[in-house]
Amino acid sequence: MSVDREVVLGEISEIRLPGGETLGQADLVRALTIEGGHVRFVLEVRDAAMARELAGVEDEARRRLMALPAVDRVDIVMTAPAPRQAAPAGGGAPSLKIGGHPTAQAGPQPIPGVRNIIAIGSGKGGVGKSTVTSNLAVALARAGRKVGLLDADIYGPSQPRMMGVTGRPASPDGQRIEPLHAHGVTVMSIGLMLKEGEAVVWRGPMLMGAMQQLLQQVNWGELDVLLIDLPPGTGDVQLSLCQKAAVTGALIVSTPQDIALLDARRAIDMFRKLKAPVLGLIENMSTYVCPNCGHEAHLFGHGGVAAEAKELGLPFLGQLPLELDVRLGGDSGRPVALDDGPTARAYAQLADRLVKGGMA
Ligand SMILES: Nc1ncnc2c1ncn2[C@@H]1O[C@H](COP(=O)(O)OP(=O)(O)OP(=O)(O)O)[C@@H](O)[C@H]1O
Repeated sequence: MSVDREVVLGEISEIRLPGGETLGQADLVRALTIEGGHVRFVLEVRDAAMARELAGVEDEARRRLMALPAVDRVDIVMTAPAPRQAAPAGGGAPSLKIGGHPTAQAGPQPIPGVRNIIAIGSGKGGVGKSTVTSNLAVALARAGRKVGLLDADIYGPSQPRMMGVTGRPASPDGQRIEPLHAHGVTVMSIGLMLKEGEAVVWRGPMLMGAMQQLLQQVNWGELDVLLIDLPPGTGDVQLSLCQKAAVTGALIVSTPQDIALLDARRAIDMFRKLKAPVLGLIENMSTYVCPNCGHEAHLFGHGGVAAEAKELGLPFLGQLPLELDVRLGGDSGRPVALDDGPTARAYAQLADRLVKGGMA
């Protein structure tokens, strides 16, 4: 049995905001939907500061609704429109309203000129998803492919650092965004479009709007493949991407540890539900080879991801070693896949598999 819309509104409209008004008087509730016991709505606030002030209100609304017998889940999305950036005289920084609400779109769309879109996900943070994305992009570019890299890791965009790009991308006409270029790869990061801390209140519709703009308003040009570095986990960015773009498939990065694998399983499940085929699993931080004595150690276990791939009937695409140079390369903006060591060779093999499989 579904809870009544009026009951939901009645339950929350009397909650007091810090300024003294009630939630009902302030008229902040948007897009209320009720499906069975699942209540969802948007709280549209003025700006990030107001969103922070209303965190208690959000909690109180959730608490009150969860206390209703027919309600078993409450999702509240707090959004605040990002201020429009004024373009400096003579053009320059984009005046796009990154983080605005999405525009209507009929299902996932291809990106003109882009042949394949590959999402790179992980269940857990810190498993090396961004590192794998930047190195794979470079390895594919070295293999002669036209490669784009979109850093959609809104909570910790690291591609500017890892690829060594800085500066705000230009938008001469205020409409299209010109991406940056590094190591033969066309790069765009959500981090290059934000002021520090701006993304903290983004959820739901605003993330959807930001993703739509990054996919459709960036001049990606002709690409064999666009790699998309996702935030860890299973959230709104993944959902937005799969709803907005015709994703070729997803690669899942995991360490061999069980805990990472457990989380990776959740990510795999999510992509399946979003109808994005999982193209394969990659094991990062597999083997550590001591640079002094050549001894191989498996700090995070070994072979777990290959076994998991087998069990799930998914391709296992390769193992990437744990190596100090990988981190140093990531920190200095020069991915190690540009060199010729064992890790670069592992990335070249991974790139080769994707090219031969028609995915890149
Ligand atoms: N194979 C590796 N060898 C050595 N260091 C690595 C390796 N892979 C990743 N790292 C290091 O581990 C840290 C985390 O990597 P990275 O930022 O790529 O992870 P992530 O999964 O994208 O994390 P986040 O959750 O922040 O998105 C970085 O300092 C990176 O340089």
